[in-house]
Amino acid sequence: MKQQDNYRFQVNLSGMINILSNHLYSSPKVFLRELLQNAVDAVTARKGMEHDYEGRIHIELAGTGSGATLMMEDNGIGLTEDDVHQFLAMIGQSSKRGKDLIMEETSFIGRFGIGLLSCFMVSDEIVMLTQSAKGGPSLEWKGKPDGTYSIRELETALSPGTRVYLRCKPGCEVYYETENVEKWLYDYGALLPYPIELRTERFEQVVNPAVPAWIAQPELARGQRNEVLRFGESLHGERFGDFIPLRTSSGRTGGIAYVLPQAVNLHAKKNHRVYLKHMLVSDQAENILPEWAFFVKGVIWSDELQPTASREHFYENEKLEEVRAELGESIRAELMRMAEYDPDRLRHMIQLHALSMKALAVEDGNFYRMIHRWLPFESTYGRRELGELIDDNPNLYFTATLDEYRQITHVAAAQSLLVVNGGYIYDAELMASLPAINAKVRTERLLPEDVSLTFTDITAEERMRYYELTRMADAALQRFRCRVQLKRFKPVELPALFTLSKESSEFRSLKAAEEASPDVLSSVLHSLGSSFNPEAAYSTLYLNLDNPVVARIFMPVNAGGLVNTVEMLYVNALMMGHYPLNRQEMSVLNQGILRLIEAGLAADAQKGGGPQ
Ligand SMILES: Nc1ncnc2c1ncn2[C@@H]1O[C@H](COP(=O)(O)OP(=O)(O)OP(=O)(O)O)[C@@H](O)[C@H]1O
Repeated sequence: MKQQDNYRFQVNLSGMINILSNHLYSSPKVFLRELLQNAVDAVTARKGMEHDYEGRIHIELAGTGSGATLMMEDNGIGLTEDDVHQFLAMIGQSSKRGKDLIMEETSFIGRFGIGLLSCFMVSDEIVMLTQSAKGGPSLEWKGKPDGTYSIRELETALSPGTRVYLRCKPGCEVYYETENVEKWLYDYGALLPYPIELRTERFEQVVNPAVPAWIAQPELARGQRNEVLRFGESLHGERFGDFIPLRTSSGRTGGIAYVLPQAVNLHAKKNHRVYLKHMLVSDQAENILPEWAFFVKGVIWSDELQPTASREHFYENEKLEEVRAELGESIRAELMRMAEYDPDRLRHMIQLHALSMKALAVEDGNFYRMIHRWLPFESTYGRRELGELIDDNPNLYFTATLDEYRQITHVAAAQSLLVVNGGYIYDAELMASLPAINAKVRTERLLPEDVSLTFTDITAEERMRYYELTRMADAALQRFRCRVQLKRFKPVELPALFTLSKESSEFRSLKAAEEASPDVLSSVLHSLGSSFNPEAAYSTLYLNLDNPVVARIFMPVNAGGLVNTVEMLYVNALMMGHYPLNRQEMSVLNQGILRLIEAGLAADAQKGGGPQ
């Protein structure tokens, strides 16, 4: 080829239609949304021409199973012959935007020029009868998924508007069933300001009730509590006990945030229902409210956000960011208002959704200051509200991890030392920043070593006396990488306390993973384990000489049983600290229990008893 040749891309129309109709949308049921949306846009367009005109949308279902048909009719703007060629026959062409400006704002919902194709998911033909409100003949357009279409003039003139006819494609019967169509029409159109009539062979009714005034003006919702809660239940399918009105300063986005009746996980899927220009865009919108607001389920409307082509999400753009921040501010402001005027309601909400409230408190010092006294924390005094803990002692100790808390908790509780568990998400951060929002409080992070230091050392004379036995106990725990130290501490009922440095904690986790892994991975983990500093990877078992059992095993006459008993104390201390036992430790526990059973049986037999 010598000279440069220019060619034009060829488009395989049936392939394109297949991709658009079958792979863009999450479910074929969206054909109903696309039809409804076109009808709404047609009504909006006609309203722009004739102000005293009333929009109307009518759906008819006939036949059953594979013989079912659906017809959607609107009395909107309709299409002229030119419109049909330009907008129906050209994929990607839409009458609802300027030349190419897909992101441009208009009063219409449609913009991409592909929505109608979704009907091919449920029908092998789209038939449209239309009469333009601008005049001209009434037309019939028939489109097929192979990319062909026909157009003809009708003999009888129709009144302005459009009818779309679909016939059930084999396998799509479910999309023509009355109950489903009725439910989806309600889902998509519950906030539409004009009636959607549904006629079947059995009934004719309006699917969407009149939209209550407090939807458009959410601040009025406070006075209509029961109605608002019932509305939330009919849309979300669950019962709520409380709600917060939402509105941005422009008034172009608003709605109701329903407070979930049960506590939710931080990572639970967010299912906000978002309506764009009165039509449902998504019932699973994730990004419309701030991350911390996971304790509510929203019913949110907007006329300013940009939907993606599948219409199931919004573009993550500056506008969405701004809207999200302002809706978050609505929730925050309502919570602040409650703190002042309705503290019992807020307290109830905090008890149910502490995690959400803590997430917001971490972000917002003022909010934290307002609500901190009601936030619950786990402590060595039990699960308490922060206010109670502060009243008890304004100098609060806290741990930064769960492991540290576990190591400290027995000793601290025994010494009546108040320690807050900072191991759960947000807690350590909140404890550290508490003095900044409440000047009366001082907080300090506590390490396991700090608590261990409150132990009483044994005397030099005792150290000499127990030197040999301590060495034996220490040797017995070598294989567990644990050192033994003899101390005196409270409570005397506690025979032993296990503590773990950061390194030994990591080493234990690595060993546990190694035990549970298949061979190849296990050898990798093993070599990783050998890179640990052997000194630092040791844990410590403190034995309490004030405890009667420990005092007895450290009597020279009992030296024979010392190794077994120390091993058992070690395993017992691990269990008290909620550490999972590895295979070796489990076997120590089993053998110890068997020895106890044997000893019990032997003692019975000696008493002259035993089975007859
Ligand atoms: N009921 C209707 N009344 C009048 N015109 C309609 C109707 N339905 C479709 N049209 C015309 O057909 C065009 C294509 O419709 P289609 O649903 O494919 O795309 P769209 O609504 O423009 O954009 P989107 O893909 O974002 O929905 C529309 O732009 C409109 O001009």
